[in-house]
Amino acid sequence: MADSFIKAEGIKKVYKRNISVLDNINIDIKKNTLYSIMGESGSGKSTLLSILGLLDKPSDGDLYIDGVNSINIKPKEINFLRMKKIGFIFQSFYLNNSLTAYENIILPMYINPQYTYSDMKIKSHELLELVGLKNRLNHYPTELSGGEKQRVSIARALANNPECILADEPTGNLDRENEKQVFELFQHLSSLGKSVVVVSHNVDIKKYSNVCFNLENGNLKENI
Ligand SMILES: Nc1ncnc2c1ncn2[C@@H]1O[C@H](COP(=O)(O)OP(=O)(O)OP(=O)(O)O)[C@@H](O)[C@H]1O
Repeated sequence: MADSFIKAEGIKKVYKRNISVLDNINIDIKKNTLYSIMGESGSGKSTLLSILGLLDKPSDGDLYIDGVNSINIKPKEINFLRMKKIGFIFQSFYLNNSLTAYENIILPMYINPQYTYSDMKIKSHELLELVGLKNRLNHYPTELSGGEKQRVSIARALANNPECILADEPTGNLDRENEKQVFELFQHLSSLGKSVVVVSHNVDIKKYSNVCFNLENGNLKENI
């Protein structure tokens, strides 16, 4: 059995004006595993991913990251935990257009005290190779295709060697061929030991996932 990395117990989220989005989320996210979360628009998928990734707090429940209950720890420690252990990927890439692919990837490494400059350079090159973009390192985002931009953002998410990757609708702006490449890359990352959680409207993600969930009425239901 793979190790647990994120464990959510009884997570609820109620937004202002009494909008209840998550009712009772229980999920055990293990290493070496690719999870998909599907569900209707507005069902709370992004809200759940933000909570699992420590970008937002639940209204109730416990959230353990690598055995640490994140609910009562200080904001500074939350930021450190997130930086060290979690990588995010979004539909709109959020690359810095004034930096090259290589510079976008090296940027998050500057806040990691474990890396020397030489480590950062080596790591950035390795990550560009992993995502198949060694020949694009000096290209700016405006000089890359949508699929290439998303692969740069995946490499950037891996910059600090996180144990978990959370991707919110990562192929929403991509064509089918690029979609396939991105899903295959996620599968490869999970085979390297990462926990990968993908929120998607695209049913094709099921083929690549080890565990598939639907978010309905604030609860996760596993598709078997
Ligand atoms: N900051 C907020 N304040 C109040 N309500 C919010 C807030 N953020 C999201 N919501 C509401 O929570 C619900 C869930 O939103 P969320 O973005 O998590 O859904 P989703 O499943 O990711 O949707 P989509 O598939 O359309 O991206 C929506 O009804 C939304 O209006």
